[in-house]
Amino acid sequence: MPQFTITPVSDHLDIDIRNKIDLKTKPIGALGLLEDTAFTIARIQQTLTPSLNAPTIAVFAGDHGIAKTGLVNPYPQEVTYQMVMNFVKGGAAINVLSKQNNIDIKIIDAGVNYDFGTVDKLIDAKIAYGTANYLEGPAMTQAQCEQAIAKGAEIIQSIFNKGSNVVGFGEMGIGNTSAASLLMSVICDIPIADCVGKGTGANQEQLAGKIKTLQQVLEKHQDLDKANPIAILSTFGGFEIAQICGGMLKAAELGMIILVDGFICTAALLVAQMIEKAILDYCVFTHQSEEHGHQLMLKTINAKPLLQLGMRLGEGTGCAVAYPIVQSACTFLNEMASFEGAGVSQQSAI
Ligand SMILES: O=C(O)c1ccc[n+]([C@@H]2O[C@H](COP(=O)([O-])O)[C@@H](O)[C@H]2O)c1
Ligand SMILES: Cc1cc2nc[nH]c2cc1C
Repeated sequence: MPQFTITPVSDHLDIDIRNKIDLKTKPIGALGLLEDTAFTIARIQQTLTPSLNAPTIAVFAGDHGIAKTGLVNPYPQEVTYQMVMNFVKGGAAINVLSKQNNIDIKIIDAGVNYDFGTVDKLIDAKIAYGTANYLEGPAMTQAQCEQAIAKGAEIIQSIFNKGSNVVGFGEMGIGNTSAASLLMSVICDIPIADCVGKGTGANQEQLAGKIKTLQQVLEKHQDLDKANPIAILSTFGGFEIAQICGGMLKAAELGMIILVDGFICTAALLVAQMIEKAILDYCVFTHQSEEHGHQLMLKTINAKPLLQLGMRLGEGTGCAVAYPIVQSACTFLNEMASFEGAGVSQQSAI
């Protein structure tokens, strides 16, 4: 298992950062979540003058054995590879929204059930042609899981080496809301029915079937060691989820700002924080997905998302859309005048 050394962010500068925010020419707290975000970023970088360099979103794609059964997913499995081709051609939501905000994107084949051959702009990190069906056995072997964690870490290391200090995570994988729901249910000890949502668009009848199928999956794996994150991830995960988990752990080890997207990426983080709790210090939660379980999932890790736009697409689109807000947080902290500097009177006692 790759090892990660994640230093909890020091509280050394907390008072100075808070003072700097509070002494800006505004009523205390008036910039709301921008203030919390500025605080988080300054803490991560251990400076009063943080900066955002070479923002990058890494989109990991993988297929899920369960998706071949059609029991949990409205769209067929081949949409995963078709969307990967769309990503590399630049036509997907994540392409246009990243481009709008000058964010670089990397597309990674973590384990898609398709032979891409050599495709320009596609990073080959394939562990296998999709996971196994967890109705029958674990989704992947422990060795595959560890290999995926290591691969994800390697990819983020190379993004860091190119000068990035802020990385968003996105995913694509038909069936992966089921994997994320299972991870959530087991890690947060929440009944599966409260963790399952409509994914790409299940109707009421399909949703009931999805819950029933995932209940059967949990029964099949009831002897699973629920204190072992690798066992949990191997049983229910996807290769894209495992690579995101490894990538997030590496990003925190490197002191990068982690932009967390929707339901599936937050599920990867649930696993990562079981491995190294301090990873949460490095996270900015970009949005609350419309996917049913995401609100509760965020609550279990005390996360306050920046946006709630009713989005439920994945791909890292929440990160791309929220990035200008992260920039605003950084900008006000660096550029706004203080009361003293601007000659503005501070609050007086009433
Ligand atoms: O990120 C989210 O919150 C999110 C919520 C619902 C669906 N998705 C995307 O939809 C796909 C999985 O949906 P499903 O129904 O096939 O499990 C996968 O490609 C995800 O990127 C993503
Ligand atoms: C078309 C389509 C695009 C997606 N992007 C992320 N998940 C997706 C699922 C579907 C079905």
